[in-house]
Amino acid sequence: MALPDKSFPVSWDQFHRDARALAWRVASVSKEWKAIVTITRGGLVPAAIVSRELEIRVIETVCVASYHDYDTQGQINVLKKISADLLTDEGQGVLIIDDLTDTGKTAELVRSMIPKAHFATVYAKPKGMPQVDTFITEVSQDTWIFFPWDMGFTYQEPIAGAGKG
Ligand SMILES: O=P(O)(O)OC[C@H]1O[C@H](OP(=O)(O)OP(=O)(O)O)[C@H](O)[C@@H]1O
Repeated sequence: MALPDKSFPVSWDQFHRDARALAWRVASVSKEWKAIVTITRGGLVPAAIVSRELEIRVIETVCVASYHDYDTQGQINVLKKISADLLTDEGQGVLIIDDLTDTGKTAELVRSMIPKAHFATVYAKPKGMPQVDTFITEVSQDTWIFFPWDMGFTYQEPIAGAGKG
């Protein structure tokens, strides 16, 4: 898979801080969220943090699998839909959580399922921004975000030696 030149590595500490900031932000929108719907898999970690902060105990998943390069979004398959219980009143009072909106295609699809829910992501790229109600940090479209759950400690070549045999 081709990766963009710019990278934005996020540590666990940074992610926790940003997800907590998202909790503060959505708490200012409403004090009475009925439930969280989290988009798997990237939404699971921020949903855990937001649910803890706001004491939301009803947590639902919408499970999607998509195949995409860094700047394009391919086909999205819905593996599990949202429970009918949460679709009454078109999802009014429900909070949707994801880690990132990138092209906005995932958000557009989930919004079509539950149109009155409030859509919140930790990070947002410009193409996806119109699809979300709340986000914390903007990241440029040509940047790849490295989330902490995808990372491991590896040796880093010294900058001076980069590219030498
Ligand atoms: O705005 P979009 O271009 O639709 O992209 C955003 C989606 O991409 C990521 O999920 P990913 O497809 O990497 O799946 P995963 O969370 O299961 O790893 C992220 O968690 C969003 O759900």
